[in-house]
Formats: sequence, C-alpha cells, structure tokens
Amino acid sequence: RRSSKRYPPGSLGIPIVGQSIGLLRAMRSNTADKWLQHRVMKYGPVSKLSLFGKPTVFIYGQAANKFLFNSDSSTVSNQQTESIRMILGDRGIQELSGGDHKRVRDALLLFLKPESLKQYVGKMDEEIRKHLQMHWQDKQQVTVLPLMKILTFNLICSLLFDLEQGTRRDKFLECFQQMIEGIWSVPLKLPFTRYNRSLKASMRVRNMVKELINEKRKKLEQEGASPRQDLITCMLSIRNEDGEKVLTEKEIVHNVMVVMVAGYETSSALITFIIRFLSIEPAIYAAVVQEQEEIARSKQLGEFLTWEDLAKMKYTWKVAMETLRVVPPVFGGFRKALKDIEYDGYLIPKGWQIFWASSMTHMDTSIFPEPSKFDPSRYEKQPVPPYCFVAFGGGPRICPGNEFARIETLAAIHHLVTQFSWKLLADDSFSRDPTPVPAQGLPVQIMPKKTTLPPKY
Ligand code: HEM
Repeated sequence: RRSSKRYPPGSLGIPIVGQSIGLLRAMRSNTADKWLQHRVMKYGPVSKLSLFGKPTVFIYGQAANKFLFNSDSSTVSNQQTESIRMILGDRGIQELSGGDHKRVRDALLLFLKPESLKQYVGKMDEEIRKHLQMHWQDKQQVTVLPLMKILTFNLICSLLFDLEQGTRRDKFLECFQQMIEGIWSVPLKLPFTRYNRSLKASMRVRNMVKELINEKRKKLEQEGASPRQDLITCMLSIRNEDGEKVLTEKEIVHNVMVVMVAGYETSSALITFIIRFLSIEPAIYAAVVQEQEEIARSKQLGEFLTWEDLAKMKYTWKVAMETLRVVPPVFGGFRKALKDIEYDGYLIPKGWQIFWASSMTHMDTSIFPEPSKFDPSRYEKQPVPPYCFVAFGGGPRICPGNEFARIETLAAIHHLVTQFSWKLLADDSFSRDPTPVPAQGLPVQIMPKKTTLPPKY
C-alpha cells in the first residue's frame, strides 16, 4: 500500500524550464500523445514533472478527468500558466474560482447560451458569405488555416463586439495575432523572446478593447439597451437585484481578451481539420454534401441559414465531433491544488499544478474501438461514456462557447461544401503549437461547384 504522503513518481527536471521544452517539442512534431503515453507506461496514470515553470502532477484517464473537472473550488482552482495569466490578465474567467467564477460565467452565458445565440445565426451566415466572397471566390488555390483564423476572428468581432469589417478590425487582428504567438511559451521575460513580444502586443490589444468598451458604454448611456446586443454591451448592462453592476471594468476587459483567445485557434482548427478530413474521406464527404445540398435546396434565393436549418445538420455535426475527438483543438489544461490532495494513493502537494490531456482518453481503445479510424457513425452505434469525450472539457467549466463554435462550424461547412470542391496540395500530416496545425497550413486547390442549386450558391 502506498502511503498518502508519497509524491507521484517522475522527476521535476531543471527548475523553471523543466520538461516544458520536451513537451512543446513533442507537440510541434505531433508526438505529444506518444510523449505522454510513454510517461503513463513508465510511471502509471499519476506522475510528477515540471511544466511552464511549476511543479506539476500529470493525471490520466476517465476517472482523472472526472476528478479534475468536478473538484470543488476550495480544493482545486483553475489557474493558467504564468504566460497566459500575464498576457490575458488575472481576472479572466479561467483564473477565477467559486462565486467569482460563477458570476463571470453566468454573465458570459447570458449571451452565449443557445436561446440567445439562435437569433444571430443569420448574422454569422452573412459574415461567412462575405469571407468566402473575399478570400475564396475566383481563387484557384487557398491556404485554409490562416483563412479560417481570419474568419473566426471576424465572427467573434462581429457577433461578440459588433465590430464590423474595416481598417480598425484589421489592425485589431494584427495585434491580436502577435499576442497569440507567445501564449504557450516559457515565460522568460527577455528581449527577443516570443513571450516578450506577445506581452507587448497584449498591451496594445488591451488598450483597443478598453476603447471599444468605452464607446459601447457611451452608446448604452445615450441610447439605452436594445434587445439585439453584442457581448460587451450585454456585460456592461448586467445588474444584480440591488441594481449594482455585476462585473467590474477590469473583469470585462480581461474576459473579452479570454473570449477572443478561447474562440479563435480552437474553432479555426476545428473547421480546418473538417476540411482536411473531408478531402481524404470520400464517402464521408459525399454524405455531408448530400445533407447540406438538401438544406440549400429548401432555401429561397439569398435567404440566410436559420437555427432550424442547423438542427438538420446532424451528420455534419457528427463529422465535427469525430474531428474534435481525433484532433482535439485543446490539447489539455491546468488546475492548481489549493490544499494537499490525495489522488489515487499519491499526494498532490498544495500549490502544485495538475495537468490533464484530453487526447489521451480520445485515443483509448477501451472507450473508442479502433480509435485511429475516422468514423462519424460511431456516435450512432453507442453512447460515449461520461468524461471520455472531453474536447470541450467537462463539469462546471465546460466550454461556454461550444454553441457558438457549433453554429459557426456548421454554417461555414454548409457554404464550403455547397459552393466548392477541393483537393489537398500538401501531405495530410500535422503538428501542434499547441493547437493542431496541418502541414503548410493546409493548402488546397479549389474548384467552384457546377450546381443545380439556386444561384446564390
Ligand atoms: C471548437 C471550438 C472550441 C473548443 C474545442 C473549446 C474547448 C474548450 C475547453 C476544452 C475548455 C475547458 C478548459 C479547461 O477546463 O481548462 C474551454 C473553456 C472555455 N472556452 Fe472554449 N472551446 C472552443 C470554442 C470556444 C468559443 C467559440 C468560445 C467563445 C465564444 C469559447 C470560450 C471559452 C471560455 C470562456 C472558456 C472558459 C470557461 C470556464 O473556465 O468556465 N470557447 N473551451
């Protein structure tokens, strides 16, 4: 019997840098799964290491996911790596726990919940059409990942901040992309490091966000709240029963930063990898085209997609789920032990990080038979046990943007498959940074579809 005071096996490595470089390197060469599997084989499902400057316990499996997602906030808190906290701010939802977390999360969900998002399907559709017109139509070749990043950023700007197309949005995107580059770096505040450049860009982004908030506040004071709002206006207007503001100015700024980041590389990776899988799986592609063309045929000329149309895209969503399983955009996450915890017979000491990796259960043969096979029909055969499909996390912190991601993904795939066909121009390998990046960003040859659909398609 192990003693409850026993530290998990493994080594903490060199202080500060620890094994971060090993893991980041494995991610970049797409061998992080193997890197972690190797740990599990060597040390078992609980082991210690040092990541991003902190002593860390890595835990693996369905039980580990359940424990991690549901631990109460006096035992485990959500704390991002030092670099993320410095870049995004310390009052973002991912830094908060207990009552503060719930308060901010409820505020975000007021806008992001399905009942409220459903009225914006048409607006998303419009933004996607504009994107395809500008970046896809009349082109012979495009590189998918950078374009999907532009698309998802613009969708966030348009839907969440009501910031329309123009030079201001382009400038915003440029600073934002610089900021994003250093988010997963080792926090070395030296000149010329990725981290340092990112930190500087984050100050510029923060100032732009503050400016945007001030404009919205003025508009709100002058015109009052309208039923169709953006996320910022919604956060500015929330009051509690006593009529007091629910969020502080700092909380609004930091959470706007968090939402921008959380919804950017994740959704763009998902749409990009669906495009990739559709080009290497002809039978699955044909089934998606059939489903989407049927919906297109039911629409009037120029008519936008609706919430009801999205509900019909059942097979396409299974393809998205399978993409999320095989290539989860979020590789894993961190928590922090707020007190000494005994887990599976080992001690997780107070103050240490806890690290989980979603892709580990997604590739477990006992949960997903033939896990390497891309098979959307697996979701028709048997229900997935809880805490095994964790692309959106789980428990009280499950991704509040999952509905937003579902709408934008389905609407984008609808227009892509009804307007174009495509062929891969690079091999189908990918790496992680830490979101998945296909070889060369997924260059494809595109052909407009000769179609029997109404002219808008
Ligand atoms: C395919 C797209 C997406 C994936 C795979 C994804 C995945 C995740 C995961 C795994 C978590 C939990 C992290 C943890 O527990 O440590 C999370 C949290 C979060 N996501 Fe997403 N996400 C996606 C899109 C979005 C979008 C579009 C938004 C915003 C519009 C968003 C906003 C957030 C926020 C605010 C959190 C923090 C929630 C909390 O701590 O309570 N995500 N996401």
